[in-house]
Amino acid sequence: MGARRGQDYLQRLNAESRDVWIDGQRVQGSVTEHPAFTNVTESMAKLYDLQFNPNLRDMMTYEEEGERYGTSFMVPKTSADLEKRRQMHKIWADATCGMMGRSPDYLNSALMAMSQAGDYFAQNNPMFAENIRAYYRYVRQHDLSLTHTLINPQVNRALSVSQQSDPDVAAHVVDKNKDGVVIRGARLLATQGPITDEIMVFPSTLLKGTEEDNPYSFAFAIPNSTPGLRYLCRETFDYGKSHFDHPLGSRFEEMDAVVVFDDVLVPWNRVFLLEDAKLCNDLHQMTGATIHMTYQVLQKNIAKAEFVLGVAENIVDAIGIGQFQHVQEKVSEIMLAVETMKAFVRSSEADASLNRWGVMTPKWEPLNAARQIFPKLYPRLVEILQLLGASGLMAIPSETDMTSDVQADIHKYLVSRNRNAEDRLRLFRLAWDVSLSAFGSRQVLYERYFFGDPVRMAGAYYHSYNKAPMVERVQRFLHQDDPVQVEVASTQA
Ligand SMILES: Cc1cc2nc3c(=O)[nH]c(=O)nc-3n(C[C@H](O)[C@H](O)[C@H](O)COP(=O)(O)OP(=O)(O)OC[C@H]3O[C@@H](n4cnc5c(N)ncnc54)[C@H](O)[C@@H]3O)c2cc1C
Ligand SMILES: O=C(O)Cc1ccc(O)c(O)c1
Repeated sequence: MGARRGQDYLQRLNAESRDVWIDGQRVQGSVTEHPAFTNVTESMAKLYDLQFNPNLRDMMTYEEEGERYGTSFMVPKTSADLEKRRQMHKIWADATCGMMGRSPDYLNSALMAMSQAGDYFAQNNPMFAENIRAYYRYVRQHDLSLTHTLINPQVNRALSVSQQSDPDVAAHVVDKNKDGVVIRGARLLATQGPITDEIMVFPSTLLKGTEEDNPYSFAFAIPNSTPGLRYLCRETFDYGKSHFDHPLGSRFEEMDAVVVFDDVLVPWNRVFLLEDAKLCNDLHQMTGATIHMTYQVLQKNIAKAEFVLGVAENIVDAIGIGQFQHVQEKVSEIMLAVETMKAFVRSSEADASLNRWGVMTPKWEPLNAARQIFPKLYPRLVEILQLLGASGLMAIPSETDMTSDVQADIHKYLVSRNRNAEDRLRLFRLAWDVSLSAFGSRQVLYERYFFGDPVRMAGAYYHSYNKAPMVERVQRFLHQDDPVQVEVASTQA
């Protein structure tokens, strides 16, 4: 089949039942018809449709052996391939204002990278190499959407997963039989879980296990319709309001869900790593998956920061605050975030090379730096919107007020310098949805945490960064009579 249309995505969701719980009830019928999911599934469908837009088709898809597939499955072999992947990521990210981190290309990128690293999985079991390759081909062939879950429940972080008082809480292996592996316990968190086709239950990219954690160490993927697999959703932040009232939440509300495995049977052909904490620890890094995911993440970051910049400058224009220096400085901060992200991408591409699996791979160091910085930048961008919008962010009656008995008040008092009341309301409701609504607050939490705890990410960054040349350079400076000579020599080297 190859690249699919939105209609195909929706039909597949409609055809498969899944165990999704929200607000005390199991979703009956298709998730596409539940108010928490209708709008976001429509948005996902629109992303798939972009693959058939005549102006974008060459960018969004590629051809292999007579079939057209989504570009996020394309194994990049050249810099041009990488550029094509980058453009595809940006098109999807722009389509969602950067507000859907889990557009399908995020996890497709991880799977693409892993599929080329069969030997890594073979170290655990020769069969696992073919399993990951076959899974990649299957997901690509049907253009499936994936979610993933990597983190054990937050019961007691002072203890490792195997030391928890109830060893049955975190997802773990309880049986292995001729049909597969049986998993019991829970994981968090699966963004988009209820509205994707399959779930990858993979090791953390960051948290390292020991041999005792082997029963909790695995990589596998199963359909979301698998018996015993259950999603426990938070409340939805799509409140069923119009696009006017809730411009982002009514379109891009990605659900987050706890995942429960109630003795779920994972068939052997879907197991990629099993009970080997060491191989699990290094999986994402050694296969290049983290790099290709981060490459996607940066396009989302650019799209998101550009969108916030547009919102900020519209506010500046609407209420006439552009002449104030501190306002210029604040908007400039957003511009710097955009340019910083772009520069990291450019730098990663300039130094791209084939990795050990023959995949053209952007340079990791700039991408890693970018993923350390953005969780700090994004909350500030949102703060800037609050500081610029001020009370205007609360002077936002709803769409229905515009046609109610108080419509005269609204059309008189809620105009801005160069906008009528309706246009001002549209703008400020958007700024509210980025910076203050439940949807907007979740975006901030998402950026802070989705790639892992920033504190431990910083620790890993500290340890992995090659600081030795700088330390030695200072040592030389301290012990030379004529440090200028040393500098010239080190520059030439
Ligand atoms: C909106 C959102 C979407 C997400 N989507 C997904 C998803 O799709 N798939 C997925 O797998 N995960 C997802 N996550 C989970 C994400 O990976 C985790 O939030 C992240 O890894 C941090 O883990 P935690 O939330 O369990 O925090 P914890 O590890 O419990 O940390 C809580 C606090 O304790 C501190 N702390 C805990 N342990 C230590 C330690 N050893 N040393 C120092 N400080 C420590 C942390 O710094 C932090 O301040 C999502 C998270 C969010 C917020
Ligand atoms: O690996 C971890 O520890 C955290 C992590 C990484 C990538 C993700 O997409 C994610 O949701 C969570």
